[in-house]
Amino acid sequence: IITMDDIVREGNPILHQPTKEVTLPLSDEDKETLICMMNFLKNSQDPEMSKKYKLRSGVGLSANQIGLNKRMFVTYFTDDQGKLFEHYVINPKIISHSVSMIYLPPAEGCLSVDREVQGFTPRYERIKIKAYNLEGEEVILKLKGYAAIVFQHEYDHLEGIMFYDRINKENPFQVPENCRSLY
Ligand SMILES: O=C(O)C[C@@H](Cc1ccccc1)[C@H](O)SCc1ccccc1
Ligand code: NI
Repeated sequence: IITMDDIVREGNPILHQPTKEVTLPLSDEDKETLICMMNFLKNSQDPEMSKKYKLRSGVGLSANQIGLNKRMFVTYFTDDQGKLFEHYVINPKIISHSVSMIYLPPAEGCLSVDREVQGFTPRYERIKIKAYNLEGEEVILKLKGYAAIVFQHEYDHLEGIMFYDRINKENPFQVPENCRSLY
């Protein structure tokens, strides 16, 4: 199973460079990898498993976070409307987004970052993503609010961007005029 030992930490070049598109249809190996990544998220949110394997809770995981140069990530979380976002996201592309932006207070975190980074990470409030699922079918996802934040955090990983790269260097708690808190 995937444990924290398998999670690559910041500083490793694979986290700071763009990942390569995955060949479709998915090989059995890539499918198995994605299923293992999804099981990590589920285990990390399970009281027994997270305790047993000392897992940090995660709602998303990108392939380069486990050292694979592949343009794919998984998400597993429920939003405040109770909607489950269990998604295998392969070769994603953000095809449109709102002008309005939001940030997650007090700050984002990352399984690949073993330190607290203070400051706000501005994200688009709404995004439309085109991607492929485990079966190789094209899917269009329309996301807003917290779900949009999670998907942009993972999407950035595939681009080699960390959440702190987007924090204002001069004033970490300053955000653009069109950006407001999620809550
Ligand atoms: O490192 C990752 O990519 C997983 C992150 C994703 C994430 C971070 C900040 C904001 C949205 C998504 C982990 O899920 S961070 C830990 C966490 C756990 C539960 C809820 C929010 C963040
Ligand atoms: Ni992260």
